[in-house]
Amino acid sequence: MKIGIITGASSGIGREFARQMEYFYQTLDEIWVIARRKEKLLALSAQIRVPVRIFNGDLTEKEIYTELSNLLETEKPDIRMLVNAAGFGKSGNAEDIRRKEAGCQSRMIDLNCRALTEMTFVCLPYMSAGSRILNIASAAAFCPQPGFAVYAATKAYVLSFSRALGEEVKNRRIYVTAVCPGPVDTEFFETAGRPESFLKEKVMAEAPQVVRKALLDSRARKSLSIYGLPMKGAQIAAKVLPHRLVLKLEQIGRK
Ligand SMILES: NC(=O)c1ccc[n+]([C@@H]2O[C@H](COP(=O)([O-])OP(=O)(O)OC[C@H]3O[C@@H](n4cnc5c(N)ncnc54)[C@H](OP(=O)(O)O)[C@@H]3O)[C@@H](O)[C@H]2O)c1
Ligand SMILES: C[C@H](O)[C@H](N)C(=O)O
Repeated sequence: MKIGIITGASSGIGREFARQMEYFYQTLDEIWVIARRKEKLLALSAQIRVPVRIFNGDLTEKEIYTELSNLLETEKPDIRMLVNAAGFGKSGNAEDIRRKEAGCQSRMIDLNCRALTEMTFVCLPYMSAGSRILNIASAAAFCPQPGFAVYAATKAYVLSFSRALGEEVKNRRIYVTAVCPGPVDTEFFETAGRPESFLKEKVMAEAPQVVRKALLDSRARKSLSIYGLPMKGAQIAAKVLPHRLVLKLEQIGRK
């Protein structure tokens, strides 16, 4: 059985991957989707031609990994594509966030980093030559971001982990792509709060375009997928400019 697995499929970027995946992989037997909101996953499954298997759970708790591991062990599917899209952010000074919402940033590290890593290791034994992993990092991974400090650090982890893992599994012909979008118009900002920088509002992208590019980049075996000129520019700037200067510019851009 050939399958695709998507975390964070109940909304935004993950849901869009679920919608587009069947057109990229015409031979998939099932798509397995993971998130906490079961009703959203059920609604999604009604929109997709390929049978969808729903895993309704919290990726920061261990039960979901036990359920998934047991099923993988029993059914031994060929995982053609894993998309790690579950994640969240929170805008504001890190200390203020901690004061107002104790535990929020630890949960963010847990979901954005630990859960993504665990999912990857749970799935890798069931991946074979030609399989793909897409880890949703962010343009926030390119350099530190005051006002998004913990979030940007989690995404720097995702980017670094994905690129190193990509080298490690290349000899098995498994291809890892770190997807690094700038701001995308999804429910993300309901949790994170609107972006502090007006520039981010100006370059807001739409999920279908970001996901289409990510799937094409994955097909082309690219280790990095960056949607749109502004974010490509941001990546180059973060590479060539001293981070001290980038940090100053970011502070000026904050409202
Ligand atoms: N939107 C942006 O501007 C943007 C830009 C760059 C990168 N990203 C990254 O893209 C990814 C997807 O974000 P999005 O924009 O699509 O946001 P979104 O619409 O809020 O989607 C987040 C997804 O993560 C799931 N999720 C959250 N906490 C979870 C948990 N504890 N366990 C299991 N699932 C959980 C949510 O499902 P439930 O609530 O149903 O559990 C939802 O499906 C994230 O990693 C985000 O950091 C977003
Ligand atoms: C939220 C998202 O990750 C985006 N790259 C940003 O910096 O706003």
